[in-house]
Formats: sequence, C-alpha cells, structure tokens
Amino acid sequence: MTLTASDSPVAAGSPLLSVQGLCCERDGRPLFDGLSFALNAGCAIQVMGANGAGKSTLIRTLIGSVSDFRGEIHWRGQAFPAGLPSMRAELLYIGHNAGVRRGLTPLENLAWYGATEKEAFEALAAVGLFGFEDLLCRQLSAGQNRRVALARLYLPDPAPLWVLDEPLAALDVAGVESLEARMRAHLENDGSLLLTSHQPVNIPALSRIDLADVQAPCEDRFDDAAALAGQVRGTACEVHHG
Ligand SMILES: Nc1ncnc2c1ncn2[C@@H]1O[C@H](COP(=O)(O)OP(=O)(O)OP(=O)(O)O)[C@@H](O)[C@H]1O
Repeated sequence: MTLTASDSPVAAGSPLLSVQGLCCERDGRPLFDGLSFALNAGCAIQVMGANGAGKSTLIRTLIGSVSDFRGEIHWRGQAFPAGLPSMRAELLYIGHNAGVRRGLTPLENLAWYGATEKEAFEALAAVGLFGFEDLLCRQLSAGQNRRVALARLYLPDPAPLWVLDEPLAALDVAGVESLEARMRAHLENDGSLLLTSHQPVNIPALSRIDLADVQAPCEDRFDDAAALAGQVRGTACEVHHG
C-alpha cells in the first residue's frame, strides 16, 4: 500500500526521518536501491529481508555509521550529513551486537550509558535481571546479555527515536512479549521505532519494508520513480514519496 500525505494523521508536520531514493552497495554489489520512506512520531517500521539482504547496512546508514550511499536522508527536514548530529542527539540505537561490554557487569554497562545506580537497578529488574546486576556479562547467557542491552529502553527520558537491530534475537517468549509491550508504550508516547526482525512483531499498525522489493542495480533504477512505488506495506503513518 502506498500512503500519501493525506493518509497520515501527522502529515501536516515534516517527518522525523525521511529517505528518498536510497541505494547502498557493499563490495560493488548493490544491496538495495530506490528505497524511499518516511517515519513520523508515534510510528513504527519493521525492515525485513533475507540474511545478507542489507537490513543492518540500512540501519547503520540511517544512523550515520555507513556514509557510502546514494540518495537522500533527512532528519527533521535537514539533509545528512548536516542533520546527523541532531538526529544522534535524539537516537537510542541498539545494534546487532547489542553494545554490551562483556567485561563489565550489567550495572556498569548501564552506568556507562549515564544511568544512576537506582535507575540501573530498576531497568534491570524491568528486563528480568534482578539478582544478576553484579555478575560479569561474560557470565550471562545470550538472552540475558540481550536483556542487558534492552534495559536501556527502560531508563528515564528515553530518546524519541529507537533504532533496534534484531532486538528480539535470543529472547524467550516472555521476553519478547515484554519488549513488545515496551515498544508499544514508546509509540503511545509519540516515540518512533525502526527495527529489524526475522520474526513477526506484535505492534499495531506496524509498517513493513521488505528489501526484496528494492534489489535492482543502482545504475538501472536510481532515477526511476516507478521503482519507488509499493515499497512500504502497512497502515502506519509514514508518508511515501513516490
Ligand atoms: N563492512 C562490510 N564490508 C563489506 N561487506 C559488508 C560489510 N558489512 C556487510 N557487508 C555485506 O553486506 C551484505 C549485507 O549485510 P547486512 O549485515 O546488512 O545484512 P542483513 O540483512 O542485516 O543480514 P542478517 O539477516 O544475516 O543479519 C552482506 O553480504 C555482507 O557480507
């Protein structure tokens, strides 16, 4: 489904993040091309695709960690790279490798992100790690380390934009449900969410981008407006630029 500005409840304002005609290559191999979408406050997009399709590359491009791309990325209407610092000031990013320092404890990891001890204890309790606060992370399981990373979502004053690369990976059923509830609450508070996941995510009005829809070579499709149609599926409030 292609959305227009008039479909969007927040169409009057400019989107937080907008992407137009984005193309990324790795080692000369195009991953995706002509990708366009916009993410508004209170909205969520799931990026889908097979292993190696380029989901993490897209995420890392959008947060400014990959700079060799073609196309345009805007944060609050300001084009990259000028818009990057203000975007990062409003960003909470948890990458594929989760950013957990295995030689530190969960408490120390959260302190590194600026949490007070009280805040860290509460966030760790919220992700089911009560009693594990002082163990080294290298002594924790994969799922527990994922929970340490996700505890950042429970610290006070969360950033407006959450970018989460495979946040459900390694979580058990209860952990997935708890995280989904946290993400829904974030959206209800007008936060925004961009995530990758190989599994379904229980978020109402979640829009989806499938990188399988945008895999042609950059040279052939970069300026082809027709290639921009039909990339974003769902009913959330992002605006499609076609
Ligand atoms: N730093 C890099 N240098 C060269 N090639 C890279 C680099 N990072 C990723 N790639 C390649 O880009 C392609 C896309 O990788 P990416 O990690 O974005 O895929 P993905 O869709 O996130 O995959 P997965 O579902 O397996 O996590 C892969 O073929 C990978 O080998």
